[in-house]
Amino acid sequence: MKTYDLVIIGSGTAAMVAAMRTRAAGWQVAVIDFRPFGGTCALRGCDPKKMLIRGAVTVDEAHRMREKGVEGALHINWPGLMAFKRTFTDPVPEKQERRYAEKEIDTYHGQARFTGRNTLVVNDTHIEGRHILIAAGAQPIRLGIPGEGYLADNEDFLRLEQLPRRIVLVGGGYIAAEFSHIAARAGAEVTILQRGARILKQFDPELVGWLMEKFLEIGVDVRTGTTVDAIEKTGTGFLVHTSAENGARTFEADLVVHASGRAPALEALDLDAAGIAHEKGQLKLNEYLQSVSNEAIYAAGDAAQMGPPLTPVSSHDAKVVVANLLEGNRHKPDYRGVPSVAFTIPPIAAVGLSEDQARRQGLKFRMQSQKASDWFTARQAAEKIYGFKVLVDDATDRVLGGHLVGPHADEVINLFALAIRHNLTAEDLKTTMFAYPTGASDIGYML
Ligand SMILES: Cc1cc2nc3c(=O)[nH]c(=O)nc-3n(C[C@H](O)[C@H](O)[C@H](O)COP(=O)(O)OP(=O)(O)OC[C@H]3O[C@@H](n4cnc5c(N)ncnc54)[C@H](O)[C@@H]3O)c2cc1C
Ligand SMILES: NC(=O)c1ccc[n+]([C@@H]2O[C@H](COP(=O)([O-])OP(=O)(O)OC[C@H]3O[C@@H](n4cnc5c(N)ncnc54)[C@H](O)[C@@H]3O)[C@@H](O)[C@H]2O)c1
Repeated sequence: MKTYDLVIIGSGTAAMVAAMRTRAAGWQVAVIDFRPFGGTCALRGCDPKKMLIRGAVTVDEAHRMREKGVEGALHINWPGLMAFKRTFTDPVPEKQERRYAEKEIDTYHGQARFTGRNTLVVNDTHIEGRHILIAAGAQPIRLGIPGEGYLADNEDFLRLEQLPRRIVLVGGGYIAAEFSHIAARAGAEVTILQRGARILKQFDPELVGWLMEKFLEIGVDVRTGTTVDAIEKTGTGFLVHTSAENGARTFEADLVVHASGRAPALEALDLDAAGIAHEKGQLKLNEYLQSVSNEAIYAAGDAAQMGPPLTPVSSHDAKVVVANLLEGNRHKPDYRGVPSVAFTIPPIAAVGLSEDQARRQGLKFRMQSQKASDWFTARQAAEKIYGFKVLVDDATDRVLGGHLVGPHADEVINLFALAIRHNLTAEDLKTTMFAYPTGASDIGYML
């Protein structure tokens, strides 16, 4: 049996960071994945999605500038946009494997399954790790409804060669918001079926309310308070059966997409064989991202779900785990000021505390919030949706939370993240000179 200092399950963001850093310290390292190497973000998530959004943004921009000096209708050629996406995604697995090979990190292809406290089997090969890092990511949650198997997932959507005419998204979070904007701008009829009272519940409700105008404008049919009970296959497509307060309803679709949340991908691992404690589909970890019941085991990223399931968090977790492996358990993850963006058109963004969280914590703060459609940033982009909510602590003048919707929200949110993570005050931000006219040059007026 081959023995390593560190065996990593998964080949995504967390895995790459952990593998490179431990190898640089002279450790013998192995990385395992049953899918092509690269992980969710690069192959099935953030990056391919952003390539498709670029096409949708271009069409949206041309649409907004109509009768403002820009003429002619643009449209998306779906196979062409997909080919553009593949120029990024196709080379990823080979590039990653080459990087691992160059560093003499061993790679294994197959499902990893524990056979003992620090041993695994991949296909028929048994390997041992002085330490093992679970960086197995997340997978769509099971809905437990009839016809669930007909659901397409994010991977299926992001590699569609033809765009179906009628698309139903089950759930109303990040994936539904982003995929609906892509598909609607590419010409599909899109319906979002969300069980909760509103969509994008990770973002400020008022700002989401302003953004809803855009869903309406591009023809996305958003049904809140609607639970999907079953999916039925017909000769030509699918029937999506739902229930809501005002009764049952059926939606016809050519494609039904899972957008109902993701949970750690732990089922295939046989955690019990290694004595790794878990509860309700979550690993039980201590503050050092180590298993509470097996000290050889650590976890990071979406598999750990100690912080929000986002790429920068996976990378941060991996750095924390490596520091603990190399220096002993001294480092804890720090999730203050993790920014998050839903890449709708325009985007919506958040960092730090929401208004509700700040109130529940009993903090004394001042808040500025405004729909700012008449500000220059909105007008030069011919975009009506622009607004913000910023929370500043009364006692310290520190920024507690930043919430933005509209042009440049996805970039400007990073300045609020910088302020929160490094304890900058509102005065610090106000007295910074930002280039004009940019999204950032509005910050002084938001505080
Ligand atoms: C559609 C979509 C869009 C997203 N967009 C964004 C975004 O814009 N910004 C952002 O910050 N985050 C985004 N995310 C979230 C982000 O992709 C994840 O948080 C991040 O990729 C998680 O990285 P990870 O290293 O923890 O796991 P992953 O990158 O998921 O890697 C885990 C790997 O482990 C493998 N694996 C699982 N089980 C086993 C096993 N038993 N044996 C061997 N291998 C196994 C899997 O095949 C997978 O490749 C998005 C997610 C999705 C689904
Ligand atoms: N831009 C980004 O950062 C980005 C983009 C996409 C995905 N992601 C990550 O991927 C994860 C998964 O995304 P997601 O959009 O699937 O999940 P999500 O958690 O953002 O949203 C899921 C939504 O589906 C609803 N829902 C659950 N079951 C339902 C049902 N049976 N019927 C109707 N609605 C139902 C929930 O109430 C929830 O609002 C996110 O948590 C996020 O961390 C991030």
